[in-house]
Amino acid sequence: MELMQKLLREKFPNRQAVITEITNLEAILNLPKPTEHFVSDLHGEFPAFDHVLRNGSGNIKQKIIENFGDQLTKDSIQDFATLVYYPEDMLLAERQKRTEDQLKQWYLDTFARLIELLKISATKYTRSKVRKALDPNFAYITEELLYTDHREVDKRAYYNQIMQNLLKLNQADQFIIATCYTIQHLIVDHLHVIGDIFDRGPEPDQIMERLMNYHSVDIQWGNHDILWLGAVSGSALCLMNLLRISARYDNLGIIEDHYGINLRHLFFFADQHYQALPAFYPKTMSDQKQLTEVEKKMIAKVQAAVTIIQFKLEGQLKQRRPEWRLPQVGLLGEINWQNQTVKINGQDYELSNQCFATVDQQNPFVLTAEEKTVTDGLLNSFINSSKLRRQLDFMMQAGSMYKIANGNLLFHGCVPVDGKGKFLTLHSKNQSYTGQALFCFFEKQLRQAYAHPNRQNDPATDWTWYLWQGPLSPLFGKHAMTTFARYFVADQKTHIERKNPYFVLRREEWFCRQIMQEFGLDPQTGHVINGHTPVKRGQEPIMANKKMIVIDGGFSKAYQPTTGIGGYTLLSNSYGLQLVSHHPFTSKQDAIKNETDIISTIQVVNHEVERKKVADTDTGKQIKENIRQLHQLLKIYASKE
Ligand SMILES: O=P(O)(O)OC[C@H]1O[C@](O)(COP(=O)(O)O)[C@@H](O)[C@@H]1O
Ligand SMILES: [Mn+2]
Repeated sequence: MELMQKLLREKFPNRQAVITEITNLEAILNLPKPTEHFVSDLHGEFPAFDHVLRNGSGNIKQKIIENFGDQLTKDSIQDFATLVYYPEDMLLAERQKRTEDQLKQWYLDTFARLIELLKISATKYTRSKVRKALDPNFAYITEELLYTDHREVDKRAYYNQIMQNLLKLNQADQFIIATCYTIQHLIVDHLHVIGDIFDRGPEPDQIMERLMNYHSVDIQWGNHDILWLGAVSGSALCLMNLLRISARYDNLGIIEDHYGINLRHLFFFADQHYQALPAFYPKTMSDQKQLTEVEKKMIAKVQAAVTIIQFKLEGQLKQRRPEWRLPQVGLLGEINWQNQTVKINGQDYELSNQCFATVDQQNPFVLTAEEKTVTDGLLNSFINSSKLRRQLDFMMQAGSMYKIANGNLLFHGCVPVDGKGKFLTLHSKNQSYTGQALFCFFEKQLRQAYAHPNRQNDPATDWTWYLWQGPLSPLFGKHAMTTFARYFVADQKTHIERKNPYFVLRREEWFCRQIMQEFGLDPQTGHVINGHTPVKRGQEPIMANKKMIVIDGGFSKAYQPTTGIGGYTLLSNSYGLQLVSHHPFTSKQDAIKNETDIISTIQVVNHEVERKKVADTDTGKQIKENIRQLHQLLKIYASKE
């Protein structure tokens, strides 16, 4: 407190300065609550994610319709919206469509409209916040345009004059581009990413770069993100899972080309020791580049090689942590080599695949010397990849296991519970953890593991892997991961992964209220917002009398056949919550050429009786606290007068 007062005194050295600041802050409290945007399960699908960011999940179009709906045709609205999303590409296209004179007219009209839209987007913010969103090259003239009050007639002439000048100076395009990006920026104040940026899709690194350059973002880690965080924290087991999934979805290129990690030794090792079994062929999406048979075979060998290393390391972990009682882990040790069967839950099943050439039947969990060299080398490269480290540092800094934001509770998966909804307990070192404490326990472990990549088989690093597939992991939420059985046993019974009862109970209001209470939220006004489970065709994303919203964005192409749509995102503005459903995204070219928004419907989840203000938000609380302290300072100044 003392320090705070001292800092305040330095910043506001006299009575007048304090009064000005209080007035300013009071004004901010009365502004409408800025818009929050929620997305989830991006799974490496950069262009689709980028598209949703550019159109603010339909928010830009909505603003255009509200404000220009009676002046513009449907086509012109769409043209204008697409210009705001993709200004560079649309400018090129517009230029080609017109004669010189028509083009000049187009620039003048567009310019006036853009300034109007910018004004509308900026109304919720203070001048200083708007200034920060402006391109410095055009900040002065934009502020002039935004805040100078002209009569209608004068305004047109004034705009025209500025535009003529920009055209003459060859700056018109740059100005339009800058203004479109400022509108994109202002239309959403803050972004929440509810996990799973990595795996399955081809460009997680691009997503990370986009997030790192985004003006305001937080991330709730997903189980797939954990594999990458775990790998750079020194978990060979996370690394092998990550490589296995990358091979399975034909994404090894990310590791080599985008993160500069050499996989030559792994390929060489796999080629020497493995056959290409169909179970390990990569799953490719129809729009991915087609692989040749030779390429598929090579990737299948790599997937098999890392899968076996994964199962050996799982066996070692099971021996290291017997108290974790991990179901379906360590099954390499349950193989009856003579009968060619494996024991799962006390029952023997025939092995349907064979690729155990590197497994020593007496010591099935021991890595061969070559496997060890490959594993150590790769782990070292992951730990030392500077690009990966930079991106994951950001993920650690902006990320957490859960987040409470403006009265809502955000986390990726679940709170593990029993069938009656009682929180399950995890025991570690004579301590027990349930509910919120369980989330904090895991967050602490991950932060510790991440800070010490050279400690590799320590509890913190093992707990990090546990987050990927442990039965009490809030990010996983199933009784077991049946990967071994899925590769090696034909009987589908063994493939079943039972979901935690949470996923059924979350449809009930009392249960969601209990969760919010556990995390200290007001269940009357709050919501729980989850990702992780794709909302399948016919399922409702809004549950429990609107207390629970599941927004797996459906970005992952692998899941689109089961969801039937592109997925859901969420907007929270001063009027309430809106759930936006998306059509599957095809490509940026398609979005520009056919001017598709991919928004199918916008559904109101709740409508605030009274429009929410900044005063009602987390920022508002902070501001009120600042005002309180400034009043104290005022008293001190008054007492000295
Ligand atoms: O479809 P695939 O590639 O076999 O993946 C299935 C595996 O992925 C998981 O569903 C985990 O990934 P998600 O969290 O994305 O669902 C496992 O539970 C399951 O064993
Ligand atoms: Mn997930």
